[in-house]
Amino acid sequence: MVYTPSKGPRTLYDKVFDAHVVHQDENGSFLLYIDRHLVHEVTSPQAFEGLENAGRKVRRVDCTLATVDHNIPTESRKNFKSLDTFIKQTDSRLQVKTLENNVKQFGVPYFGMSEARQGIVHTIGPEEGFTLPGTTVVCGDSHTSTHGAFGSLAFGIGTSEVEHVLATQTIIQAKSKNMRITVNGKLSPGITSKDLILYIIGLIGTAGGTGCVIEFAGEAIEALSMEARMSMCNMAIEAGARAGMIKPDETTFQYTKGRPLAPKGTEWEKAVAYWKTLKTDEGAKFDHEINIEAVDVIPTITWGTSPQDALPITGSVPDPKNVTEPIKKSGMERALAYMGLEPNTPLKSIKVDKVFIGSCTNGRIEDLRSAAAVVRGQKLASNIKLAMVVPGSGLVKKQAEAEGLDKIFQEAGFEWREAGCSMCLGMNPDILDAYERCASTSNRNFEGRQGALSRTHLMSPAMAAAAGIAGHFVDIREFEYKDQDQSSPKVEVTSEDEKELESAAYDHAEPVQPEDAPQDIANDELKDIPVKSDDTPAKPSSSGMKPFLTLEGISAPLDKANVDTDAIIPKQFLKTIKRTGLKKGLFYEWRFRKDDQGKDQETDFVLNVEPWREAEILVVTGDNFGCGSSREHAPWALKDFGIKSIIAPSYGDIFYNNSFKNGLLPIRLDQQIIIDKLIPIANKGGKLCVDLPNQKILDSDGNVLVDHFEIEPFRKHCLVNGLDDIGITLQKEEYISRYEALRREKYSFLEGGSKLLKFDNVPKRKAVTTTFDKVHQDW
Ligand SMILES: CC(C)[C@H](C(=O)O)[C@@H](O)C(=O)O
Ligand code: SF4
Repeated sequence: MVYTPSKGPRTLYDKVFDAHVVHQDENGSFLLYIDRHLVHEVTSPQAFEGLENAGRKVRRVDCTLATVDHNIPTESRKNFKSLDTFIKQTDSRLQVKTLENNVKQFGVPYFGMSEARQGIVHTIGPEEGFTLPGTTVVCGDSHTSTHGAFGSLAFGIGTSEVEHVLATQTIIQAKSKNMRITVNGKLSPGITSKDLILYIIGLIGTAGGTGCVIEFAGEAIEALSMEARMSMCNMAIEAGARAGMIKPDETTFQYTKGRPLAPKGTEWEKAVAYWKTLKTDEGAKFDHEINIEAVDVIPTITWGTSPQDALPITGSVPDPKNVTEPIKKSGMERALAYMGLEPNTPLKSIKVDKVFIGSCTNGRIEDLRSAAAVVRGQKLASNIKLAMVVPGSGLVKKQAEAEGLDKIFQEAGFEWREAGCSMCLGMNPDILDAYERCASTSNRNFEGRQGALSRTHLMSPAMAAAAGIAGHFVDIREFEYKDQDQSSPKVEVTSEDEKELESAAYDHAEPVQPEDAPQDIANDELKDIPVKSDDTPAKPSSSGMKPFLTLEGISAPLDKANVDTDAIIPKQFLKTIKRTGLKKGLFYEWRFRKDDQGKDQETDFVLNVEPWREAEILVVTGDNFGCGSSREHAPWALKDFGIKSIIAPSYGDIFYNNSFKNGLLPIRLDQQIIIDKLIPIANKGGKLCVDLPNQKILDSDGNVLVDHFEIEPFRKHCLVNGLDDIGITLQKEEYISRYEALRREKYSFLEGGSKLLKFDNVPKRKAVTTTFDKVHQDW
């Protein structure tokens, strides 16, 4: 069906979305073209395996860029010789080597460990100019929302979708709702975008943006640097949003200009003219509008185990006694026990064990500069066991060293590391020990996030640095900088890379006027292309999906809200290159406790108890099940355990998507209906019957409990028929090729992509296809 974009005023999101529609199905789902696909080692092995098994290739290697970040040690690479000697953890090494093999086999441009430009996937995309305004950007990683800072539509996807994008360069999407958060006025001195985004999440909650793309707007947002905008959009996912976006402006263009993959010469002018049209039209309709006064934001930190547990630093740990709502109250009690905190303790008095400055939220040069300004001339407090600074990329590290920031940190007692995800999620050797408390600039404070039983408090780089110096949390506005006149360091750009970027700036061509700017690819131009019938039987899914019709099974109750995917399957289980074998890891921290010998002992968690051990349906009372990380390991683990359907009031977007790709049915149902009708049965371990074709839920006697649940028609169609998305999309091949031809003409500045990168170590394409098993043997 030909999609006709609205003729009326449109939002920034509407415009970028419309410009990428390749096809719209009768049932309302869209096929979107993907301009930029970032790949890392954790979420790609199974996707490449699927490609290989189906004999498919990567459709657009020029639109794809891979790197390693999650698993790699951050210790000095001075003695780096090979992955075999450098990465000691066997499963981490396997994932990294699997990626290396895949990029060679499929010819994907790759920044490996011996490349100076390697880094966290969300740092290198913008840094290289791979991320460009107005593009669609995806990655098997929830923090892909970072790239929305450029006015691109950027979101995290699961591994099945990674495979889909690799094979087709498109993704199947539903249109999200539009939300605008306007921040009026100016932020007060010392207040950063991290404080602002924590404040916002504290206000709207981790489910506040569910189903929406958030546009951040207003004076305070426009005044932010690109780095700060990236931190904001990075954490849009923590507000439950599909994506965060900020309209591109002069700040965006200045940041982008001259980057290795940014368009040059007349192409740059053509691009800028187009990018200038990417702003919300006057009168465009938002489904939700939120207004914030910048002056209300003060330094903000988290106290609990969800990013929404954010408070002003002047506050105290909350008291569950003041909460009446039962799910909220028990959640708060659990968080306090986990965090080892007493109600009403002033936040500033809480002592810290470790400090982590880094991650895709706050590992950029501006972040390191603000932390270094705090640390300059000071020493770590004696109670700090470890403080580490981990630059987001090799280039950030080089730049910081050129400015002498490494020295400032080291003199104060901080460790200066190599680029990577590091302690943000501890898939590498950088982890917290049990009960250690960390002042962290990362984005997630979930239980076990930085190590089993670890305690994470999120904050800005300056606040984390100050906590290291004081030994406890500090209000940065009261912090005494040693070198007052240097507290906001003036930075001379000296590094070779920055010079290289400057000199790469093109010679100016005649500017193109906005009216000459390329318009959206008109969908009329995609008319009259034959599409093979959608009913052609497609191949079974590469994830082995069987048709889902009716399911009668034991139901298990779960009385929790905001169950994140880190809790569903903790990080240590992500190091697999397979989709199976994850049963043990499901809700691991809740299902197991270590005994004195360090052996796992089962807890009395519901899924460890008869008859729920055999449960096939999980009935959840709280909102936002599966929020957080994009790990498809979450539905894989549920499936491995035997769960085939989940019933909850609401879900994290990516988890919801990922479930369908694996034949797992997530049903959204009103919370009161769940509590009144389903929970009494689940509490007894009774059976429920989910009838997907008729969209009903019955009890085991055939009585109808829910006579209608909602499900998008396309998803139902795929589940009921066990269809392979990729097969369905490839039936639209002619639409995709035609879109690509139009794109080459209208958005010619997007051509070339990652193929234009210069590598220190050029990946050589392998002549012979190697299977994973063969690769294993080679190692
Ligand atoms: C490993 C990856 C799936 C995950 C994500 O999607 O966010 C990770 O980056 C994280 O931060 O938890
Ligand atoms: S959130 Fe942490 S683990 Fe995830 S990509 Fe960013 S730095 Fe890496």
